[in-house]
Amino acid sequence: MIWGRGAYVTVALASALILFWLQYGKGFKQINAHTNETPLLSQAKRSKKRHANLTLDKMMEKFLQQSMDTEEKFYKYEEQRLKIEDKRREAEHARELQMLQMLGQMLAGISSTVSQRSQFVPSNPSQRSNHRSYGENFNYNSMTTTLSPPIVIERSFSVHKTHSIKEMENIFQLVRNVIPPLTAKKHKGQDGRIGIVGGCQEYTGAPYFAAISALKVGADLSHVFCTKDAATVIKSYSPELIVHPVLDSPDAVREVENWLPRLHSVVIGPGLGRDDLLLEHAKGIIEKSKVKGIPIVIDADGLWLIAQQPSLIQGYPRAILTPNAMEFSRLYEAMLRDPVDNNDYHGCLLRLSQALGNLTIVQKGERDLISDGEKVLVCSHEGSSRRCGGQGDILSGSLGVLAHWAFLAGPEKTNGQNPFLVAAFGACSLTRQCNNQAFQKFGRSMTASDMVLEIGTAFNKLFET
Ligand SMILES: NC(=O)C1=CN([C@@H]2O[C@H](COP(=O)(O)OP(=O)(O)OC[C@H]3O[C@@H](n4cnc5c(N)ncnc54)[C@H](OP(=O)(O)O)[C@@H]3O)[C@@H](O)[C@H]2O)[C@@H](O)CC1
Ligand SMILES: Nc1ncnc2c1ncn2[C@@H]1O[C@H](COP(=O)(O)OP(=O)(O)OP(=O)(O)O)[C@@H](O)[C@H]1O
Repeated sequence: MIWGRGAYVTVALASALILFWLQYGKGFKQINAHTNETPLLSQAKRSKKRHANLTLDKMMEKFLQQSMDTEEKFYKYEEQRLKIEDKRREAEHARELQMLQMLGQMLAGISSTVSQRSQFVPSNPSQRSNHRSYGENFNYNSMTTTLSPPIVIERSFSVHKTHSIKEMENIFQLVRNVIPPLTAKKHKGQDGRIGIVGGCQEYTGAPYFAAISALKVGADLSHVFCTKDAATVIKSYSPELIVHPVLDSPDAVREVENWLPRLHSVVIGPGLGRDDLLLEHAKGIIEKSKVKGIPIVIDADGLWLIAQQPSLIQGYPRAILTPNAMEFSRLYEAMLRDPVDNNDYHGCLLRLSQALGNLTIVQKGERDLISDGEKVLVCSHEGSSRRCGGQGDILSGSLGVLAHWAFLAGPEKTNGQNPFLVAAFGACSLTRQCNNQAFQKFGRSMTASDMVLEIGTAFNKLFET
């Protein structure tokens, strides 16, 4: 389509040029012939030549005008096309929401039957839900109200599979497939508007790293929703960020909710802290985001909140959790009432994801393990031995963008794979590549800010070559 439109402009301009040539080519020839006349005739001819030059100027003017008209027509056509496309997307979104509501009502009926049966799990595997929809078929309201306290949803399969180099390269290719092309036809915002919820008096770096990473990966706009006293500090780090000092205001949830229709994904937790009021507000924002069907990445103190109230996110298929080792064991113990088995990380990850309703989980560490309860992807892309604070924030901000892109691209672009798994693999590889590059330059003195500066080249190296 894009090439077609480019060709249309080129052909239009070329046609105008050919018309111009056919119409006025003779004039050029006459002018060239006149340059060989004798001096006696030259005066008379000079005025003729001036006349010819004037005509040439006019012709040029006319030609330029024609070109500008053609270009203007093209852009008008393009604008109309984009408007139609926007309307089509809106209609599609409305249809999707309607379906969600209908199916949600059905699920609410099923859920109430399940809770009446007190955690009944059918013994026949074929009776268990094995359907992956990455979020089309849920009413998030009904899920949060009916699934508390958490129900452990058992699955009939557990794939303990690591991946060969060829398979890793295939996943890289899937990441490349979901990256939107850069074209001159898009307007600001189309490649991603990401919201980061976090940032309080103690922690201003974490939301900054997440938000700036989102921009450097390729989002167009990055919003930070933080407390009042963190806002000026975060703004002073970067003029690129849009900072809302609302998180400790009594109206915090409504203030953020007003922005949600304009956001493509939210990252909840970097630098949020554990103040009760802020956690309560984060909870409200998660609930509102679920209603809107927005992909939610939950990290850091957002995971602390989830460990206290797993039902808040359980069963929401557009959520991605990014726990480090400590955060993972908190979640695992909260959901499975058992300590993590250090001899079976894959199994624990699968069980936790399944217990949470097949959410995507990125268990960060020496090797990042990524699972949706069915598959485990392993990202062991070379990083470094340097473990400075803020690397997880870079990961969650990058994932905010990639999750949006992958979700938009859908399973067709990811070869039927869960798009969130692909996005998570992309974000982990990218973070580790940044770590590797920055470490080569700075060694032990490397910090998260040095990694942020590597995002552009790391991204190109991994995904655009
Ligand atoms: N510049 C900034 O503003 C930054 C702000 N940040 C923000 O800080 C907030 C709190 O985050 P957090 O990670 O410190 O809290 P939490 O998970 O309770 O860890 C506490 C203790 O758990 C342990 N531990 C941690 N990781 C582990 C591991 N992999 N493997 C094993 N153990 C591990 C370790 O215990 P220790 O080893 O010290 O005994 C650690 O001290 C949060 O909002 C975050 O976003 C950060 O993003 C950094 C940059
Ligand atoms: N031992 C390791 N070796 C190589 N890479 C690692 C290692 N541990 C973590 N990483 C990389 O760093 C990323 C961040 O993981 P980390 O455990 O530092 O998160 P975090 O503690 O949440 O970070 P933050 O300091 O931002 O809170 C991981 O996704 C992974 O790519």
